[in-house]
Amino acid sequence: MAKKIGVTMEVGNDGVAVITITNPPVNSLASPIIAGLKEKFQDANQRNDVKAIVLTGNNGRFSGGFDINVFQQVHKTGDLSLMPEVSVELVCNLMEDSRKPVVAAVEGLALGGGLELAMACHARVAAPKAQLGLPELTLGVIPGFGGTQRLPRLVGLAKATDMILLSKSILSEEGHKLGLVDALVPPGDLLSASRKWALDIADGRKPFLRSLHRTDKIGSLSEARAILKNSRQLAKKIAPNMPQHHACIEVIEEGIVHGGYSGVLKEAEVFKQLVLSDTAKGLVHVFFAQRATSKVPNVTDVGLKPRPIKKVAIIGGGLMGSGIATALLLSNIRVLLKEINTEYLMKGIKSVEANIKGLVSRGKLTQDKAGKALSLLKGVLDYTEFKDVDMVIEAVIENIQLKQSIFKELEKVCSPHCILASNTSTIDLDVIGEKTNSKDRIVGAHFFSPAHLMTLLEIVRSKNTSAQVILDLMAVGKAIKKVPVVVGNCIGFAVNRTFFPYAQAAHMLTNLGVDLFRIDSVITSFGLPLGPFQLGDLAGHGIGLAVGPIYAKVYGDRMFNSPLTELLLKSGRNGKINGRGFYIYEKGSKPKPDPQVLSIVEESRKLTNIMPGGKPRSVSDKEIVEMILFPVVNEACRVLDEGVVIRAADLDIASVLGMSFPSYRGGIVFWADMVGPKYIYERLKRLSETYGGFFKPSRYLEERAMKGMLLSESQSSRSRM
Ligand SMILES: C[C@H](O)CC(=O)SCCNC(=O)CCNC(=O)[C@H](O)C(C)(C)COP(=O)(O)OP(=O)(O)OC[C@H]1O[C@@H](n2cnc3c(N)ncnc32)[C@H](O)[C@@H]1OP(=O)(O)O
Ligand SMILES: NC(=O)c1ccc[n+]([C@@H]2O[C@H](COP(=O)([O-])OP(=O)(O)OC[C@H]3O[C@@H](n4cnc5c(N)ncnc54)[C@H](O)[C@@H]3O)[C@@H](O)[C@H]2O)c1
Repeated sequence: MAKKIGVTMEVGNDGVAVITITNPPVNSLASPIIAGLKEKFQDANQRNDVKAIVLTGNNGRFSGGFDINVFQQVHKTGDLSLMPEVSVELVCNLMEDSRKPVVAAVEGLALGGGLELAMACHARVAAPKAQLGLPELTLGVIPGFGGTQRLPRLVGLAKATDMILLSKSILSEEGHKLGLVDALVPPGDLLSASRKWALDIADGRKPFLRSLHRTDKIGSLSEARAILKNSRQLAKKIAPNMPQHHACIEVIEEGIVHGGYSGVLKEAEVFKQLVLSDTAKGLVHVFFAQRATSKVPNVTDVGLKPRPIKKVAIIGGGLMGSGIATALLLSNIRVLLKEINTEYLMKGIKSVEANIKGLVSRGKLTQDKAGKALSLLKGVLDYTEFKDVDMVIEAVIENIQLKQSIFKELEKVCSPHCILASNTSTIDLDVIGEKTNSKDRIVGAHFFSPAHLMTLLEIVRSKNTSAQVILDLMAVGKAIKKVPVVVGNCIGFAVNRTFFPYAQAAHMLTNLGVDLFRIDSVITSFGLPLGPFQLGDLAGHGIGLAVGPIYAKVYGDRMFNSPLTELLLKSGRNGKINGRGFYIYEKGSKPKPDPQVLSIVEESRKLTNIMPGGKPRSVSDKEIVEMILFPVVNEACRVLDEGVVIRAADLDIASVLGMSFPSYRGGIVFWADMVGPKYIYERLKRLSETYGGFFKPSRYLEERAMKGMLLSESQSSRSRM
């Protein structure tokens, strides 16, 4: 059934016209809504029986802002004329400059263009807990309906720049204290209070305030310049590779120096330039890609309902088990934590406590909530209490026989409906469940470390996992504030498999004579938070060495055998875990490159002997990025080809949330499509002619390059799900 969308106007006997936006689920400002608003405001302004106007949104939500689908259409077509004229025509002329007072009745949320419409009204009445903010910068643009000008005039410049640059929303309670909200009333009184406020303005009992004309909260020019100087420093720190933060500050400054209307005009001009930027393309893609992950064919579209998961048992209280337990407890799920002996159990419980205390000390959790979460944790040493758990998550060491025996045991001790999940990072789920008759309820719940902070949850589905079990785990994932991405079963699953060439390529480059610290610095300038060597230190080189053979067994034709990890471990450098890897780690200070590691690198270079003519290879920064990330793209192509992910966008989200690939580049596949499959293919082909199979272009990449297709277009039918 098509959803009912539109703008309605009802004029009451009191002479108040109530204009209501209806566009479920968030009342986004799609083109027909904007056209409807223009028509109704024109009508209300002209009608003699209308004294005042109230603007509101249907179904408890004011508006989630401009329709982001339009950005996507503009990106696809390059046609800017798809963007309706709103800022001057509707917001300034028809609303703010209307001779009849307009009051916004805000409930639920007023975000982006939604808040901008509310700020153009002459007063705002809100229900409690309404979310107010201008998150446009997260989409690569700036507020475009006058928000850069009106928010500073309503809440002050320092607070406004903070809210806009950090895309931080506030609740209506705070908005009330700041002056953004004029009155806070219970939801049931919202419309009557707003009508009354509008009539009070019309009859001169309350002031007729036009936000854009206000100057009382801006301060002097020198004060404003000092705030904007700080904002520029903040922008440099938080968004070094993005244009919208600096552009937004310029636009705000224009309004401060030359007046609000001049600021509105500049805002519209800059907004249009930014809509077409690569950053906006990447971020808008990520917005929709993240939401698409909750649509899983044959799971979320077949009428199944998730079963309630109230009690979960975790086996293994090490690094991952304690992190997963923390995440569950914080969402009010009871946890049984099982370990092998009292010493390890106490260690596991202490880790959970430390995770929770860490959140309290960083102000992310109240003491009360911390106490409540910890009261839901129980440590055990056997399976006696497993009979009534809804789900088990196994997180013991990476050992096939151990995991197989645990799952065999679980089948006996748990109820037949209990979900049996494993947090394995490399072992085939079919192998883990081999000795059981419960293959339909065995599933991978691959969390990323630290599990209570990283948002990605790879849900690994074997050929036998039932749709109900996938749906249940997706629901748990969402309940504990993760982004679940359903992937197929293969060594490394989607993220680790796609990125296994990342460290390998870095090792190859180093063995070719390129300075390893330069490689890390080039990759961080590209936008990843850690370069491959620092990431290796963080994960631990012991793990690197242990998983190497597992990957070699299946992907051996495209591995670069570097002796560097082994040499590093031999010299007692395990990584961050023991304070020494490629970098030195000291408490309270940033990791420092360790020059002593260079002699180990020399030893490795002698063993591999791949430097052309024995001399270090000279490479540009661009070549470093390409030699490290193009092999990753190549593996992403194989992941797409084998149907390990449902859609290419899932791999984008997985790379952004699991590997911190820069979201403003849209994820690994989106970025590759922007660079161009043909270019990547040709570069890899040339590299493989010089350096061999590691760079050999995959069949999928070659096919798409030859046909001029994007990598994200039509996937293979060889689905693993
Ligand atoms: C000119 C202006 O200055 C420019 C702008 O206004 S740009 C837009 C600014 N607004 C935003 O960035 C808000 C974006 N939306 C959100 O943050 C969240 O969706 C929300 C907080 C509003 C609601 O969250 P939640 O209840 O969890 O629902 P969520 O799953 O995110 O969204 C529900 C649906 O609404 C869609 N939606 C949300 N906001 C939308 C928007 N502004 N435009 C189009 N669709 C939107 C989502 O895509 C999703 O669609 P789907 O069901 O088909 O996947
Ligand atoms: N470390 C990571 O970054 C990471 C990321 C994702 C997934 N994983 C996977 O998570 C799993 C656990 O990894 P980890 O890093 O937490 O390991 P870890 O060594 O820190 O913890 C494993 C814990 O399991 C306990 N254990 C072993 N046998 C047990 C049994 N029979 N019953 C109860 N407890 C038992 C051990 O005492 C130990 O405390 C592995 O499968 C690993 O591949 C690890």
